[in-house]
Amino acid sequence: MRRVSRPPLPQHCPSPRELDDLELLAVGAMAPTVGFNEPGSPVTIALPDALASEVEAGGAVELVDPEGLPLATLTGGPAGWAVTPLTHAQYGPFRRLYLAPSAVREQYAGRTFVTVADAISDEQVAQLRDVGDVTLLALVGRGTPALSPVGLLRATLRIADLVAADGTAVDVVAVPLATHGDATADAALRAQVVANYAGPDPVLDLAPGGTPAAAVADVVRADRPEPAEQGLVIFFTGLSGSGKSTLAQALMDRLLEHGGRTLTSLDGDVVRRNLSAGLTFSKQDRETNIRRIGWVAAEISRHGGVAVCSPIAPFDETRQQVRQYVADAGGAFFLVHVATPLEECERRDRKGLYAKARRGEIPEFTGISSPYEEPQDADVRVDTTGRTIDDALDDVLVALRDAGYLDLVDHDAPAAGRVSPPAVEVRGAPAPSLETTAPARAASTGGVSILFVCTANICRSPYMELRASTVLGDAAGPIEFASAGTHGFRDRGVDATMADVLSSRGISDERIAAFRSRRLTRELVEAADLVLTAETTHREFVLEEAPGSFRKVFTLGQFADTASRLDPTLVGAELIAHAGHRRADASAAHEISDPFNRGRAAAELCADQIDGLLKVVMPRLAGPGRTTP
Ligand SMILES: Nc1ncnc2c1ncn2[C@@H]1O[C@H](COP(=O)(O)OS(=O)(=O)O)[C@@H](OP(=O)(O)O)[C@H]1O
Ligand SMILES: Nc1ncnc2c1ncn2[C@@H]1O[C@H](COP(=O)(O)OP(=O)(O)O)[C@@H](O)[C@H]1O
Repeated sequence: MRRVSRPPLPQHCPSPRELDDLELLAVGAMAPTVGFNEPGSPVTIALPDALASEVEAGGAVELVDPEGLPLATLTGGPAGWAVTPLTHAQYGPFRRLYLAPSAVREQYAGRTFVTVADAISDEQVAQLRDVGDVTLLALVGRGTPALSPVGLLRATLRIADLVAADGTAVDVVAVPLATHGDATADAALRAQVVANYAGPDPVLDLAPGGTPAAAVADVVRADRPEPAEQGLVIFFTGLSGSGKSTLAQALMDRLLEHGGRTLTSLDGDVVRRNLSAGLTFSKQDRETNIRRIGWVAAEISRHGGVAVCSPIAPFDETRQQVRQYVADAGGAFFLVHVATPLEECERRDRKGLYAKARRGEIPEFTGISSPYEEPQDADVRVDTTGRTIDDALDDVLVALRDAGYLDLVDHDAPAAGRVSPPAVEVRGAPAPSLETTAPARAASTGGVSILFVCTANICRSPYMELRASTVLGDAAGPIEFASAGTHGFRDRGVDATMADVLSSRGISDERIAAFRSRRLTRELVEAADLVLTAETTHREFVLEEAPGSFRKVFTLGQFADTASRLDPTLVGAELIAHAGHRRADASAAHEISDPFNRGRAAAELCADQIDGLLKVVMPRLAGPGRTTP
């Protein structure tokens, strides 16, 4: 008799944050929360549409770690998605410290429990010495600790040794408690998780920290290297013949002359002869090629090295992936857009490739028969047309220095090469005011109402709402702006860090103070002419609430992309109507990720990203009405 084998369950690898949540759910550390997506809980998981429907329809999905090891099955139910653990992660640094709450309660009964999310200071050490037997719960989940998870554990173990030296029992437990973008909900979750570990025993909060204790200074320093010691990926992108290899080579020479750093060159042509040998120039193979370069470069940065990459890298989404690889490896990513125009590259035609491409002898040639997506996130933009190599290189060196990474600027060089103002835009220099770029709004244009959406409506969407109205100044006229959150609490003010950023960008303190968060409702979606979300997941959420509204719901980046592809004379309501039928893909590059709890720099970056997109979108929404060409 033939055995009927059950088809394997569909698999899904959760995001790092979701994996942290899964680990806590699996050991009962979040009780009474026991599954994902329980009503009102910040502990959510986003599945691709097909898998989500599978779960909703009573099926199951297998959650796997990045290596493909099945961790748990996920099944649907009325009160959230239940998690059935299959196995626990077995390796990773300090795995032995990741204990289940039940084991902790048993092993450390009678102790005082103290949570730690940053390097402990000398004052806090003194406080710990007065407590008696203590168990330190190191909160190492995504977004929570001020150090890397390993750095926090290493530092906390050092402190445990220090305090334990005089006879007290001090132990460390790793708790992968992540943040979810809503301070209030996260505080409640934290209390819940800590209570599960502590059981009936007392929980003590340390006094706010100061400078890390001398005993952990080296751990902290290694964990947060000075920019001059941090791994660095310098990534040149641009058309063939734009000057990427030439500038990258000149930069390598400078770095070699300067000394002190380990260097690796990942030139486009060279990589294609070895690491990527055999790949074609199809979109898919180019993406593979760039991801390989990015992966290697990220590893180099992990070890504090400098990688200089110079492929064409025509797709924004792939460049963003590389940026993410590098960030995950703890490196810095510096993007140089070699923005020499096509005409000049074609005029140079150093390898005779453009002529061949024009004759149709090379298919899918970048700039001719295959697209090049201009980066909007370059740290420096250099057009090499009519300039010497040294002069063009100087722009890169100045930008690298100003960003705090490397000072290779030749201070003795004669100023001759620098008489003309460099054709360069440096990110971090004061952004051109949004207000000045908007065309005057014609009084005849009908007003539209725009709803911005993010998760908790305290960070990104309030920024969009408050900032959008200033983009056009008085010209905003009848455009109405509102915002809401898919999750999170009602009636909160703007997140403090984002409020500072808003204030520094000219939004009045009264307007910021007047803002109150609210939950997204179907009515809000229906009342809006256009709904712009921070991320794709928000767009999906809105569509679940109001499926009929799909033609007017975009991520902000997707709408900017769509608008710039449509006839520039289409504006206002007409633009929205056309965009609904001709939407661009929501590319990963356009996701505006959550800066919540990630500090000022992350909030500024997020604000820059939003400003860049609003600058594209708002003038088009306000536009002077359809002008006949
Ligand atoms: N179809 C097509 N399109 C673009 N370029 C082509 C193509 N076929 C061959 N070449 C040569 O390959 C070099 C680009 O390779 P890259 O690896 O940098 O390209 S990509 O990033 O994967 O898109 C590029 O080198 P550079 O001139 O140094 O950029 C070209 O010489
Ligand atoms: N200011 C400049 N910077 C870089 N390259 C320049 C400059 N002016 C002229 N060139 C020439 O442009 C060509 C650029 O080729 P290359 O560096 O191989 O480009 P890519 O790697 O982008 O294909 C070279 O022949 C180089 O000498």
